[in-house]
Amino acid sequence: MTHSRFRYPEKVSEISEICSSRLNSLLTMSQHPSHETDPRWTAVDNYSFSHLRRPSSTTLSSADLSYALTNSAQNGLPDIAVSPSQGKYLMLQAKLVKAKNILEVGTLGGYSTIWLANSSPDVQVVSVEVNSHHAGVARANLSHAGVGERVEIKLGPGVEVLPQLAEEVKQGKRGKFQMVFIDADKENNWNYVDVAVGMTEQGGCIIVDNVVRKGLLADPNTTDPRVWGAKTVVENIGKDERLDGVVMQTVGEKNYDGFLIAVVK
Ligand SMILES: C[S@@+](CC[C@H](N)C(=O)[O-])C[C@H]1O[C@@H](n2cnc3c(N)ncnc32)[C@H](O)[C@@H]1O
Repeated sequence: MTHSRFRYPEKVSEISEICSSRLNSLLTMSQHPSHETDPRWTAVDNYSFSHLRRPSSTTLSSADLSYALTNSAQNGLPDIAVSPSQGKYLMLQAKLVKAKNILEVGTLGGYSTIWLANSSPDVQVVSVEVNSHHAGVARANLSHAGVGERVEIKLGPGVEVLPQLAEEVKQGKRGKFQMVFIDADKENNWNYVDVAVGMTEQGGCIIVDNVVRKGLLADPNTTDPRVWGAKTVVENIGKDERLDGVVMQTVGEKNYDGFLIAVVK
């Protein structure tokens, strides 16, 4: 007698048939991006973020965060900042590693920077940005949020700025970082991680954003250089004895994506 409509497969061949039919339906879905948005993702973000927000526990006000996004949009910056929940995740992660120095690559309008700078009252953030217009808007947003004095924006391409920072750390002119957030040109993800490891404290973490890219991370035939940037960073971290990493897939108001987090051993 069966109590449910579910029937366990009886043979191995049946299991593999089911797996391959599931895989085919998933591949079909991934060819139709319309299947990949779901209003529940944004609803859950809105529900959980609003319930878990306790303004009294942080100096960070909703008004400062909204100002940063509105001012960025009014100044023509693209709408590609992290979501509020992702920003709060970054802030909590910085608290977990007790970050005193944080490195960010990719400032845009400083939205994620504002979250990071609010992880503790004395944290210092260095944020690297190649676009001078973005950097200017970010400076205004950061000072509006009251964290301008604790954030240093380094203007220039990450591949040039990071080795300079690494040299300063080596010479003792700058302290090591406890947390690094990489969110810029995806093609250089691995180059950034490779240099960042040397200037991150043991036990510190490196987070690389947008590595899942609607599942294309697992597609061997993709020609998108941003996906190859994600693949390279995942594969190289897997081979690197200095790091231990994992990819977390996410859905939410920023669609289906995910980040890689690696701990420096
Ligand atoms: C996704 S946005 C950063 C979003 C920001 N982290 C946030 O969540 O608020 C990427 C930023 O990286 C910058 N960028 C692109 N290429 C860069 C490079 N080679 N070096 C430094 N920054 C770069 C872009 O100008 C853009 O402002």
